[in-house]
Amino acid sequence: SIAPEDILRLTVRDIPSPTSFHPEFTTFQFVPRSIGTGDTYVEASLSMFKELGFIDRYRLRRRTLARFLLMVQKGYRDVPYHNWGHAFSVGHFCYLILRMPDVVNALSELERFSLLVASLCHDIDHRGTTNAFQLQSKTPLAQLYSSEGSVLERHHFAQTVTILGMDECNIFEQLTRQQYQTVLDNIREIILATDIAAHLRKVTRIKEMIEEGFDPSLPDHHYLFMCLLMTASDLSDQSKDFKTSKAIAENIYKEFFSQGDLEKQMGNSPIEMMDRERACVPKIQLEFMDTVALPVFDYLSRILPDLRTTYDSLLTNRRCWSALDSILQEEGLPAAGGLDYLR
Ligand SMILES: Cc1nc2ccc(C(=O)NCC(C)C)cc2n2c(-c3cc(OC(C)(C)C)ccc3Cl)nnc12
Ligand SMILES: [Mg+2]
Ligand SMILES: [Zn+2]
Repeated sequence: SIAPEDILRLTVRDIPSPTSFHPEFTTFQFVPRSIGTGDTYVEASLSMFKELGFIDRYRLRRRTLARFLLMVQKGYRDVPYHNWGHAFSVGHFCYLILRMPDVVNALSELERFSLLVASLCHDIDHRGTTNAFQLQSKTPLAQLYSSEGSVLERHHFAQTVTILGMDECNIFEQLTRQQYQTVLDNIREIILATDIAAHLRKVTRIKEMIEEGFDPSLPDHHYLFMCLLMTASDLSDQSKDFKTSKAIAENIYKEFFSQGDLEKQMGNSPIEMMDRERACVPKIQLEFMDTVALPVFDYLSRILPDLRTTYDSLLTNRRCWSALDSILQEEGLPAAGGLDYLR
């Protein structure tokens, strides 16, 4: 349960405006984790719902929204990357996109509402290990969801539904039955879209949508556009200054290398990316940016030209990783050996 004083603190005081957390809060280069700790992220999330007009439009009770957000925060584990700080930074980027006039015109209010909720919930109860690890190790989650695939993402969605079913946490309680069904369908599709394998299978259709030109009258374009917004938000740390992007990447490798250590203890040999003895972080980053991250922000900025600056930031970061890769090679530093040489 949630401490009553937490609820009181969140609902009695007026919800502050987004820029009260930081004057730069509404810019794309802002680093959302910098506003403080997990509790501040809850308050800032309240403020994002308010500023996007969802509290008024959907008559959200502040107490219910506060309880929901506190349960979402509690739903995340204390792992190096896939924690509440990641969820909040993804939610923040999604919020910045949702307030863009082009997006307000392209998507329905219910789709925008679904996106903000899904972005904050999309990794709930993540264990810091991959879908492949769930399947290989036959974890309880794999027992539950292996036949459908996207094991972790189905669990993130299941956890979201569970929180909505908790006492006074159902922020959708006053929606019509039809709206409720639509929001939950949207949230499930959006969270499932954050499975990297599912994303890679969708890229061809996203490219076709770009070539045809986004057509708001096509339901499939709405679906692909929501998935693209979500994956870009999930990758948004890589669109910040290099110091931030590198520090966040290091947290991802802390999870990857811990998984590799675990696999070795279990008698399995980890893939190179997860093996602290073999992985060359700059090279993995260059490949990930070229095959996954840069294309996502390229497609996004073709639909939303104002986001071209975020694509440029990724390009700058790619150059930094490339420079780092060359320096490490010249100095003959261990091509493997975890992250310490990145200091
Ligand atoms: C900085 C950064 N480096 C990464 C390096 C490698 C990989 C990885 O999984 N490689 C496996 C092969 C098959 C590609 C992911 C990385 N990654 C992610 C990420 C994105 C995800 O899914 C979406 C958002 C749908 C793409 C899901 C999970 C994660 Cl951790 N976020 N930031 C990063
Ligand atoms: Mg995920
Ligand atoms: Zn994520």
